[in-house]
Amino acid sequence: MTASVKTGAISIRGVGKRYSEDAPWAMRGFDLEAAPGELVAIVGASGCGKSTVLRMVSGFEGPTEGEISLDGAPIKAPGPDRGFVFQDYGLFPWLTVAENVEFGPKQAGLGRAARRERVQEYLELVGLTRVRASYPHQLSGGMQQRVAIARVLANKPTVMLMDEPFGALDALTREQMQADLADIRRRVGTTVLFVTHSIEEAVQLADRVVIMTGGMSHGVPGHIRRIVDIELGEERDPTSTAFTDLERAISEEVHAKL
Ligand SMILES: Nc1ncnc2c1ncn2[C@@H]1O[C@H](COP(=O)(O)OP(=O)(O)OP(=O)(O)O)[C@@H](O)[C@H]1O
Repeated sequence: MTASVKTGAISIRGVGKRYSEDAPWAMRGFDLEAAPGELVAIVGASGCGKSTVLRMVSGFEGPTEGEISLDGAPIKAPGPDRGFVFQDYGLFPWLTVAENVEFGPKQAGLGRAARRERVQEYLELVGLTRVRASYPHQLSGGMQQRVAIARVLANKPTVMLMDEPFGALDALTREQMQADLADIRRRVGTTVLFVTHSIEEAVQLADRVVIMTGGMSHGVPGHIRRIVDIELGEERDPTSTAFTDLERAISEEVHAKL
């Protein structure tokens, strides 16, 4: 496993979504180019269309207008090159940890020996080899989310889509998961689109933060207000002035009037 992956370039151009013909635009005019290996966080008030963007990149929803492509190929449907991590983990409760991680590679037709190796590799990556025979309900929330991440990465996706993945975890576990995700990302090199309600989390993890605003309840489609570069290096100290300044600036944009 190396960080030499050069695929995973996401291009979102002029994208808008309305959920039905007579519904107002949920979001519109969304433009974003994410480079291979980049982590882009999306923040913004409830209903501005953050999850809609992720679902369209996943292929579960199609855009009403505009184009989304991955490494130059238009996205038309879900595929194993894009993995989705949800807030509620989404594990199969009737399968063990190892079987959950093995699920995707098995679906893809990988042979038994290669599957075993793949499972070992990704359980090691998330530090869970010792609970491989446990069932999800026997694990803490943080551990379940690690399994979910391993399950997604075992398909070797070029893009990981994470929708408020640490939102259900307590503060300490959440901090640990953020550190682990930063580490995993350095080792795997997957492009990540990460939706969060926590501005601190966005500044902690992202290369760039997309600030969205608007939404149907505001009478205007959700849209990008600003994209902020986070140039804080790898080791980020949330108590540093540079960190808190960025956090404050983003928070002001999120809460500013339309
Ligand atoms: N399947 C759907 N059918 C109809 N409308 C939908 C559907 N999914 C989302 N919407 C609407 O689209 C708008 C954007 O929703 P979305 O979930 O993308 O926002 P969000 O920014 O992720 O919100 P939150 O932070 O609360 O999760 C909302 O007004 C929502 O009601």
